[in-house]
Amino acid sequence: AVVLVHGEVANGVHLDLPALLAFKSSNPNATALATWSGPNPCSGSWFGIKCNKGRVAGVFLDGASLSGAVAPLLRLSQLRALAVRNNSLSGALPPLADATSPRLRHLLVARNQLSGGLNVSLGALLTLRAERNGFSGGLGALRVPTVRSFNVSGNKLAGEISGELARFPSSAFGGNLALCGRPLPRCVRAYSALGDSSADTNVTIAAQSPSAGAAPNASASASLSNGKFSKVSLTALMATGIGNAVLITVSLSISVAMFLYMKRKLRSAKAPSLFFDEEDDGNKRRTTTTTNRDDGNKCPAAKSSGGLVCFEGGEALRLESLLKASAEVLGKGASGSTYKAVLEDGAVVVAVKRLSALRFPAGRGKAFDRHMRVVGRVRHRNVLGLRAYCNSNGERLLVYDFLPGGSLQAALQAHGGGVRSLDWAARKSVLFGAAQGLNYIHTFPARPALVHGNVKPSNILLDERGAACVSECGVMRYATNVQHSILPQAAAAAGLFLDLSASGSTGGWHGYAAPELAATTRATQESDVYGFGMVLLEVVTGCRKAGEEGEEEEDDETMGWVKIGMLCTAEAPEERPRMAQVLSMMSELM
Ligand SMILES: Nc1ncnc2c1ncn2[C@@H]1O[C@H](COP(=O)(O)OP(=O)(O)OP(=O)(O)O)[C@@H](O)[C@H]1O
Repeated sequence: AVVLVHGEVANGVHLDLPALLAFKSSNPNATALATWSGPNPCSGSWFGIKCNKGRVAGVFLDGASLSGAVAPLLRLSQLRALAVRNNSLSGALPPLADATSPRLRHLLVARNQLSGGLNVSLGALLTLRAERNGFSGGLGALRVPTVRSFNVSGNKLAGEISGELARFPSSAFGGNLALCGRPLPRCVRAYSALGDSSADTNVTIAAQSPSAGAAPNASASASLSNGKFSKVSLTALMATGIGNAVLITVSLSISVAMFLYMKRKLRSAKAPSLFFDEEDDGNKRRTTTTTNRDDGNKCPAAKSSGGLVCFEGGEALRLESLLKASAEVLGKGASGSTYKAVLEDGAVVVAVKRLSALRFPAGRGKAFDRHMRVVGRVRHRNVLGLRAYCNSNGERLLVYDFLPGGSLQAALQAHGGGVRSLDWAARKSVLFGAAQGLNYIHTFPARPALVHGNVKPSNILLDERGAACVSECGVMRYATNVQHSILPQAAAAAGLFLDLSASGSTGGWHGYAAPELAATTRATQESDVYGFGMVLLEVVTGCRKAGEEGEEEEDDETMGWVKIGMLCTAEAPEERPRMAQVLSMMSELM
């Protein structure tokens, strides 16, 4: 039954429905919007939609193959966060002001094809990411005094950078048609070269700089339209420009050389190659791990029952009893189904993951065993311990502790899209615990280094005390070679972990894969950090702190968390922090 609370409805229609349907109709082919149906966008089943108090507060559609106009989404009057990066959205960004978008705090429209002017005047905006679009005009209509994360690089903007925007680094403005002024090279006033002080003829000219990124004479052609130049003044201008260009080119060359040197040094310090390729590349190189490779003990019954390999805490498990146990389906994911199995008259309860949806190419059986023997040694309070696994006759089972607290996914979807079942302190603690677990996985002494490969809310489980436990370490990492065959085609192409099979019971949003995974199937520690950043943003910006009314206070406190989320979800993998750095940033906010 559909339940709409009175305050969210006008004339029987949810207040946010018209804007969302207008957006959907301008994207008729977007598979990511397939779940956008029904009268209540806050039912929990609309992909990428997060609600607060029954109204749409967040739209998260990064890399979702969208191509229509973004404007309808900005008609959502209670919107706090809009993330539609990495699509092909076109058209103009409508003028945004405190009166029309009073709650908007995070606007992420980078890497689209948006055009027109940047007319944004929002007194409380915290994030404005508009890089790599086709925005034009000046920055004069941009009034965002509280913005902390800002980037308008790679557009067609021109004119002087002034006021509070000058506090951002040059990388936030680079690659535009003709921007100038701090932090970019200073602007040259046409009137001073012309000796004409009339205000009407004051024309700002960007000094030539690599960061302007346009053709050498683009700034002049963009700005000098009054045709009053004398030969002398043009020479003076060119001299200034050339002087600046030489200076900037020299300093840029030094920076590039240093960057390349540091990058090479860092590369050489990294692990040599990836685990599973080592078997497949024909050289049969032996993968090194730090401890005895044979430490996955055969369970006592394994010999007769076909091969259950047990690890610490799973020594008593028997394959026969597992197969005979009463089982309850916990859910079905992209890699297979998970069951709760009750053994020995209720004395032992485990979760068994059956990797039925994964197809491994022939010859990878041993690699799977080696990998699981490494994963089976990972023991940390925030990582779900693998107690045993079975790999025989084409059947692959993973046996874990059963955690009674459910998943973060379930908590996120409680009460129509909020995280109200977890108070603010609990949310912080879940995020911190998950970060500790991931950091442990990333620093676990194994070569090559371990990668989780599938960080998302349904893989962050809660124990009986509500502590976070990262589950399924390394399973999808192993299977990413067949990622496209196990994910719905369109979602895989868009780089989304859109688990449609589970959406009926638990809602469609399961976190995001990093953008680079759209082009490669190989998960990395950097893509884990991206996944964690998306989870963090989801938890922090999903709704306000339970029990608190003051939005301004919330903004102050959540701002630091959002900033960490932004860092983790940087487009370029090499710009993302390591989990250890994420942890240390988080610990300052705990
Ligand atoms: N050890 C466990 N204890 C309790 N619940 C679990 C356990 N492992 C998984 N679950 C729950 O079972 C459900 C299904 O999990 P499963 O891992 O099969 O799917 P998934 O995480 O959505 O997808 P994927 O296959 O991509 O990992 C999820 O809701 C998850 O929270």
